[in-house]
Amino acid sequence: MTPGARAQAAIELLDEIVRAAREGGAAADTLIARYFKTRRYAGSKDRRAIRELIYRAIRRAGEVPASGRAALVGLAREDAVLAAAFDGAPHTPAPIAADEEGSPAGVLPRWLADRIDPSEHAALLERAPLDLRVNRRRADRDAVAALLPGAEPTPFAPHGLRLPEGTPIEASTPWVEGLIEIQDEGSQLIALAGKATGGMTALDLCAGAGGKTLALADDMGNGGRLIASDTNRARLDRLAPRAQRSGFAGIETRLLDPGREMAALGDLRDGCDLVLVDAPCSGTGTWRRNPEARWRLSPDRLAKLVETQARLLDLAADLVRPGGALVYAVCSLLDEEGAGQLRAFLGRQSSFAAAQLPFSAGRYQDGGTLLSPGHDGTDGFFVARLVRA
Ligand SMILES: C[S@@+](CC[C@H](N)C(=O)[O-])C[C@H]1O[C@@H](n2cnc3c(N)ncnc32)[C@H](O)[C@@H]1O
Repeated sequence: MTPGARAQAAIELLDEIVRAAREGGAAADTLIARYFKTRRYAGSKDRRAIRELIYRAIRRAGEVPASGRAALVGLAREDAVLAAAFDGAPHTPAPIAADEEGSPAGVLPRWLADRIDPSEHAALLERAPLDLRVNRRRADRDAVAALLPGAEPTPFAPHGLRLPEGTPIEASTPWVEGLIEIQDEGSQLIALAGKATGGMTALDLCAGAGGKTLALADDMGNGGRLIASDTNRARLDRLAPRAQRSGFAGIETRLLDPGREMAALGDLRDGCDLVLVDAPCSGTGTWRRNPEARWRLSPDRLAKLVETQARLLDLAADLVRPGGALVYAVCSLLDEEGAGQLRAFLGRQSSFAAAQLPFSAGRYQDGGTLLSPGHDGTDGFFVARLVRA
């Protein structure tokens, strides 16, 4: 494909991505994969180049662009080589008019501009490295590192390895043999905050596809009782094959009915040594992986998430046994989902107190810790460990 044809493809895809962001449609990665499935003429170099253009355009637009063309013209205003590809030949974009500015450059949507520490802004949109968690049931970190050229130990997580972004890990021996999971260092630290050990009864309340459940299972050495619950059946269904691949047997799963979660969890009331609440959230801490997610968040959506987090925290509090622990985490850098949410919880639940976390990363905030891309090189998370009297 010519540079112009690649630019045209990027515009078409950006149009779809913008529409999906406005209407709650599929994520950019899914739309890109679908687009290429029906366009076999695009070779692997074309696909890589188009993808690269799309993500550069997404990263530079804080507000949702007016159109795919506006997003790419904005980028072309800063890149003469790309601007030259708008040459108006067949299957290429029309030339850029002198007064056509394209979408403005920015990091954050305006309504969030002063809600995230400016020292984090640049790192929020950098490319994330590829972090792995070594499955101790199958291997140790040094042995796996020796199989992966360029792998470095993660600075804070004791079982993590870091590789450059884009390393094709799924073709590697450690991946094929189930020795590793792809998991950001921040997520590994959250599982570590559970201090899970064999013999415990542990519940991962918002388990999703079980990324942190598997880390807890590794800490528990396949012992004790581990329950993974979620309201999303498709995500929860992905846990069993992952657990099998990693050699973990016996993880229970429970599908929850939103708003009626206790109907499936009542037998665990006052019975868990550990409840992990990795709550649904704005995802502001993972924008470096999903930069278009910042076009999807709105004040209304944020308010609903904060309400759900508070409700799930109170529900989890009823499931922890006296002396047990609740770990609260959100992949967010916003106070209302993190330290603010924790302050409100501690105000409502006098039998819980914040306890120290078992790692040195992050910055202390009102009883919890904020991990961030700029400060710690991890995805952004707020995490707190709360012990019941
Ligand atoms: C941040 S994600 C969890 C990610 C997961 N723990 C992991 O490590 O991969 C939040 C999860 O909360 C789930 N969720 C949303 N509402 C819920 C509810 N009322 N009860 C339990 N889970 C809920 C979502 O389906 C989503 O999978």
